Amino acid sequence: MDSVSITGEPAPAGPPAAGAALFRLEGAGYAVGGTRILSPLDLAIPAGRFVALLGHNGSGKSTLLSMLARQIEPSEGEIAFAGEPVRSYGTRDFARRVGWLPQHPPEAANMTVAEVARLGRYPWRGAFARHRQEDFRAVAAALDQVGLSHMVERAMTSLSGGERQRAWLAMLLAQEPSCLLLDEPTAALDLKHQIEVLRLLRDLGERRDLTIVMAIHDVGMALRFADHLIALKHGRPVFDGAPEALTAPGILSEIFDLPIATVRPQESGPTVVYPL
Ligand SMILES: Nc1ncnc2c1ncn2[C@@H]1O[C@H](COP(=O)(O)OP(=O)(O)OP(=O)(O)O)[C@@H](O)[C@H]1O
Repeated sequence: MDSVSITGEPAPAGPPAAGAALFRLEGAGYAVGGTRILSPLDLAIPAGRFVALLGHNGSGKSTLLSMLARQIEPSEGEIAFAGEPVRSYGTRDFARRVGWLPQHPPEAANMTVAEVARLGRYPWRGAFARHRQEDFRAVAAALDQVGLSHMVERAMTSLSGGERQRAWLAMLLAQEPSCLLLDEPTAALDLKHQIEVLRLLRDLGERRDLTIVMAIHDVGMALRFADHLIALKHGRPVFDGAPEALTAPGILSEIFDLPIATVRPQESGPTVVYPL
């Protein structure tokens, strides 16, 4: 007999082995109102990796993430998650596996930091069920990990942009999915918090075997923290590979239409990326 999840839907196969495709796009593209935004893509997102999505403004990063998160449907082609079409998953089942943080999360007026973090437990508990001990534990751990434990009762509207972004990250961590789709999660953060959040994501990824796909503009940070990079240009993939390969002469210049050089001041230190 086929296994059935507690939502009553057929339970899809378990997560693929590290490095195998977690998401697989086959000719998946997106167009709206006659405007082509993503060309039909054949792309694999490797399981268990920290993937940075690079590209200039308007290259299609958010559109790709939205398709992976099932916020929009591809206009053509297929997307599979763990070997099954993404649309075959029930809403709660998918949310337990995949967490999505959009570029501009809602304002969450009238909500406190703790209430936002607790939203992450809905896929597990439903919106109205009483929270169990594991829910409180997951929410408290998430708030601690993003450094907001001291302001749990603060209204979201009273927070700075970076604090708000970290509250939404706490929601996602409390959700405990096996894959995080993050659209510029460090955009509003100061340098210290950028490093802290990226370290946290990398450590969580390693400890919990998470797959993380993150759109990011800072190429230096992507090279430092991600272990797989995908770059888009005008809605097409122009790079898909390891960080070392991205620094080969000419590649970054081609992606960003700008002469760019990289240098590594210390052998084991981060790579510095600079326009010429
Ligand atoms: N609904 C829509 N209607 C028309 N154009 C759209 C729509 N959604 C996205 N676009 C266009 O598609 C292109 C890709 O947008 P997308 O937000 O995916 O880019 P991005 O790489 O995430 O950009 P950024 O780095 O600026 O966030 C942009 O030119 C955008 O204006």
